[in-house]
Amino acid sequence: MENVFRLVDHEDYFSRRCIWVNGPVIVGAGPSGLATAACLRDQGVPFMVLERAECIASLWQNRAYDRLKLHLPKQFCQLPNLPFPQHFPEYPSKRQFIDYLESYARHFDINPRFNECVQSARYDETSGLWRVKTLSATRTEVEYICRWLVVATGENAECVMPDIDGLGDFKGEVIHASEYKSGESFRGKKVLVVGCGNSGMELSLDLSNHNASPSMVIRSSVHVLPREILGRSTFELAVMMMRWLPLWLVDKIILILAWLVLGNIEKYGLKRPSTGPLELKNREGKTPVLDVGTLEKIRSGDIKVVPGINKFGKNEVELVNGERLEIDAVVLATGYRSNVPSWLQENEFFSKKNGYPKRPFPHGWKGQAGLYAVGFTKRGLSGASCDALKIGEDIGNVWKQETRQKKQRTTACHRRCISQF
Ligand SMILES: Cc1cc2nc3c(=O)[nH]c(=O)nc-3n(C[C@H](O)[C@H](O)[C@H](O)COP(=O)(O)OP(=O)(O)OC[C@H]3O[C@@H](n4cnc5c(N)ncnc54)[C@H](O)[C@@H]3O)c2cc1C
Ligand SMILES: NC(=O)C1=CN([C@@H]2O[C@H](COP(=O)(O)OP(=O)(O)OC[C@H]3O[C@@H](n4cnc5c(N)ncnc54)[C@H](OP(=O)(O)O)[C@@H]3O)[C@@H](O)[C@H]2O)C=CC1
Ligand SMILES: O=C(O)C(=O)Cc1c[nH]c2ccccc12
Repeated sequence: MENVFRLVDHEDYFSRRCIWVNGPVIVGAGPSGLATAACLRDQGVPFMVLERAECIASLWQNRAYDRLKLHLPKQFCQLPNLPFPQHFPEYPSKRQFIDYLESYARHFDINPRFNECVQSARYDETSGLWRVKTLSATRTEVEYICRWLVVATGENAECVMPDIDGLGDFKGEVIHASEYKSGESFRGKKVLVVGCGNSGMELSLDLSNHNASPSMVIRSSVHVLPREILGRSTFELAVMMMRWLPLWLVDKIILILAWLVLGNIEKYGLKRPSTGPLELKNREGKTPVLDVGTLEKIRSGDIKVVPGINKFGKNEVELVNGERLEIDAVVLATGYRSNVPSWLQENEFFSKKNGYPKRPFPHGWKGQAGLYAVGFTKRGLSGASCDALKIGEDIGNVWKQETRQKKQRTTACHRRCISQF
């Protein structure tokens, strides 16, 4: 049965569809939204998921390159209450991860409303309810009314497009990393990859594998770590050490091990930040690069490392060191940002500046008046699972308590009715 009642909104001059949702509204059907929905299902709480795209996990299905694999071992990436299939490799591919998410949604009977982009959400003090307005692909406006609002739009909701001098005059193709699928269409081309996070590094590798000539811009500094050390995942080693040792010490050990495996990488233009990799991830959300082959290509000269950009010309780029490079295309691997400030009308819980909850992990999952956030932990999928479990339990407790009270009231009422006969 559908979890809605239709109402007519009398506030406006025209009649707009207005839907009462019995249970929470979850905005976003990525891994975070799905995980929360599954945890609510587990607690017997009905919900509704609103998704702007036409499918679940749109970041993975529509905005990720072909060669993408999970970077962390599978045990850190599975969502609550349904493990990855046994036959999945240590680092599942994009396809496998999407298949898993599709089966996850089926298993927990999660059926999002697709093509519904949330335009605004505000808490109505008078009624004590959230009013969530969406615009569909057919430009129909709908207002959802609910007691709980779960924000699951993610850390990667919008692309960061840098405003670099002359970029508008550049005559070649300019795309963001989220639009890049494969190096096939860049064969033989000189491509400038702007940015050296995990995206920039892997796209440069993919371009090189397709016989393009990538130059990768490193304007500041970056931590590159081997994905594995002596056959063990670096991330797993770090997690294990963090149980016993302080973060700064784990960082020191990881950096020594990285140096033993990778050698001195500064001579290739890969300057390390002064803050350690895990502390930097914790403090600023900057993810260390887990190397999957790019370093070797940098060492061999197949991938060129260049400093920051001064400006673009029609078919060239001028770097901060004055060097000019002739280029055919630009891939902006310049990262992503949250879009929460553009639609959530609220100042207490979410920061207007960066669109993340103001309180860092593990305190950033619950706000006031039935507001929740999932997947803004700067800790990838495992952080999202952590939030989802807490939200499920929190709403589940209130739901069960109220259902019990309602049942008691109904039973009492029945008894009174019966005793009157
Ligand atoms: C290329 C890439 C690879 C990654 N690999 C890993 C990895 O291996 N391991 C790991 O732990 N983490 C990884 N991450 C981190 C990543 O953040 C998570 O994997 C994961 O996708 C986050 O899930 P999410 O649901 O929070 O966000 P998303 O997957 O971005 O999902 C959010 C959803 O909300 C929808 N949405 C946004 N705004 C609105 C709106 N206004 N109205 C309605 N719907 C809206 C979006 O369309 C989207 O479907 C990776 C990130 C990227 C970019
Ligand atoms: N397989 C996997 O698991 C993968 C995971 N990911 C994850 O997705 C998330 C996003 O990664 P990613 O897309 O790499 O984004 P990041 O935010 O990690 O990196 C953005 C990069 O762009 C640079 N940059 C931004 N603006 C400019 C500019 N104007 N000029 C030059 N450089 C610029 C930044 O430099 P600076 O540091 O100086 O600001 C930084 O190097 C991360 O969490 C990452 O780990 C991504 C790809 C693969
Ligand atoms: O958040 C990401 O983008 C990831 O790729 C996963 C991730 C979470 N925490 C980390 C710490 C070190 C390296 C990768 C990750």
